[in-house]
Amino acid sequence: MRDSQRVRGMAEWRGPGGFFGINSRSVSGPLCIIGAIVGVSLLAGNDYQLGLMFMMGVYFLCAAGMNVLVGYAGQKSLGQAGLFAAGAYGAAILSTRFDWSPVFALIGAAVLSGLCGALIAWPSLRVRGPYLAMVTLAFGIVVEKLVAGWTEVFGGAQGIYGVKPLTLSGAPLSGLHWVWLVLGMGVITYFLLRNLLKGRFGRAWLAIQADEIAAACAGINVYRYKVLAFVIAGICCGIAGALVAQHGQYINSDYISFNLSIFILLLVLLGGAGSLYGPLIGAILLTLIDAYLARWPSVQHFGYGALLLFALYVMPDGVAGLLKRLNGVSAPEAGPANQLDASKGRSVLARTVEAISPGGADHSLLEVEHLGKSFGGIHPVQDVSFSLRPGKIHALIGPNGAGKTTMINMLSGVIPASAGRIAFLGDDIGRLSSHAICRKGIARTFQNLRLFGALSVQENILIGRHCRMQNGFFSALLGLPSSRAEEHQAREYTASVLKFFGLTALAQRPAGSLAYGLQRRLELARALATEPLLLLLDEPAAGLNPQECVELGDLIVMIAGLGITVVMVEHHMDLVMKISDHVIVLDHGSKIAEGLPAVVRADERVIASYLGAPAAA
Ligand SMILES: Nc1ncnc2c1ncn2[C@@H]1O[C@H](COP(=O)(O)OP(=O)(O)OP(=O)(O)O)[C@@H](O)[C@H]1O
Repeated sequence: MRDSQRVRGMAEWRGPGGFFGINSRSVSGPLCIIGAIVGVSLLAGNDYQLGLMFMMGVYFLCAAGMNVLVGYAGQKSLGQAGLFAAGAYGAAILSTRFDWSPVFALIGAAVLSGLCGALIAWPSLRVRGPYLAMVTLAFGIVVEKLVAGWTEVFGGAQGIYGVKPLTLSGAPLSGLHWVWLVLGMGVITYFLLRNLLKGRFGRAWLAIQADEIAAACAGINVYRYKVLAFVIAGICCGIAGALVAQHGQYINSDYISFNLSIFILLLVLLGGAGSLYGPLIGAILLTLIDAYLARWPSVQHFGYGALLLFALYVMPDGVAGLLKRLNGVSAPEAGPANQLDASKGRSVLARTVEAISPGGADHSLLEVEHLGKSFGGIHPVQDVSFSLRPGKIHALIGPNGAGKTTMINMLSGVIPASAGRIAFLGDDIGRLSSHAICRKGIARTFQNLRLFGALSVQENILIGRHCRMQNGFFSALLGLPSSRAEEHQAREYTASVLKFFGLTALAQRPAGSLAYGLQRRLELARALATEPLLLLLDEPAAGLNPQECVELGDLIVMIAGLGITVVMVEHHMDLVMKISDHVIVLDHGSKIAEGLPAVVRADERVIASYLGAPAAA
């Protein structure tokens, strides 16, 4: 998916609307399409045309679920035929062997395929990109072989006959009823997913797609969200499969093939991955193309392969992206960045910090005891201990390769320590993951910027609010008032942070399009939006010009003035000596000195290993 499209997709949010998050502007497009399909279905003259419309609805369900997984969460999946099969065979077996009613068989099939989704999500913790695609592909192939070869259970090529269809007043649904049923399910699916994708869940998936480490450090439970995306894709594909089995009252292994996985992927990519309309466009277009190409089975799969390549190379935004471009939708104009304006956002930020900051200045906020890290035979940090006083600016300095970033990575949970203990407010956080550490109140920035470059400035900061938002999955899915109120509050808080950092005029710009100095500022803003008690800054002045360095120093002092403790890894000694209250010096992984800046500057070991002797007058 192209960056600009994602940004625009997220920027479409228009504030609190009507019941269940539905407002007139947001429903007009889908309602037009639904009205057109209802109209056509009423005019449809024969079973073939009704069958085509039924398949459009079925493919839309598949595509809508896969869009969450592929378009938003960015997980490469090629196992969707397996999920479809889980639903189809689940419904078939439950209704024929266990005599379940069609409705319960449909629900059972959805649960089963959701579980299969969770199963294939498991490897996504360890493998990414093409490797994940291989794992999901293997799942699809295993299911394909299973349903074809285990004839006692799945019937092989003969299939399973007598699948109970859904009924109306005791009679099986007519062709028109099936169309209206899938249409109704499609509409419900669209609005439920829309609620989810427009709020913190959608942002979390986009953040994971952009950068998993940055997402975790912004408080997102990456694994949980990946599993959720796979389960949603599984349920949607499973319901689609179950409907096909119930509609035809039959399912066999011919349905379940690698081609089906590619076809479902194509629905998303051609329609427009990461777009709310994309799956609908993909379903309509590809059902018609599929029906047309069915006359020439020998070129059918060739046609899909060619379309897939076309979608990937020529139209990466899909048809939805193309339509938006033709409509002239572009990124909004932005004014210049403002100077930092503490008066604007300070009251909100300070109040929050006071509310969550326990203890007084005498307490130690963080205790590091005999901390060590080994990468095989390399020991970047060895037996380091120090403690941090709240509300102070602490600098962590030392020569290249001294272990400073490794220390920050351990404090923020990016890598586990090999030895020692980290206590934050008295709790051992050494075994916690990054998102849990962020939730506890430790935020960080990165030596090499890790912004979500395709998302807007505002969305980047909203992602920082993620860990302070409480609304659950079902409340977000249903667009309940509590969830919408919380989203509204998050946006208000974000507006305060934007003002504090002088970024209001740039709120809708893609983060990646900002000047380098502003990107550094934005990363700091995102970290501050998590309401940290401790802020870890890894070389915040790297790449800044002298004027920006001065501004950064003022900003850090301002942040510390809010009561937030700062640890700053930095090579700019002027900045360190000017604003730090306490300096810790590492060399070859060991602490060689700590204390007040003036004391450290005069320390002979520090002079010898890092600072060097001052030039003679
Ligand atoms: N994942 C890793 N595997 C192996 N060695 C690593 C790994 N990460 C860091 N190191 C090594 O650990 C040592 C310390 O690296 P680290 O990045 O912490 O240093 P630093 O003090 O931050 O340096 P700089 O100021 O240049 O950023 C280096 O020798 C580095 O090569």
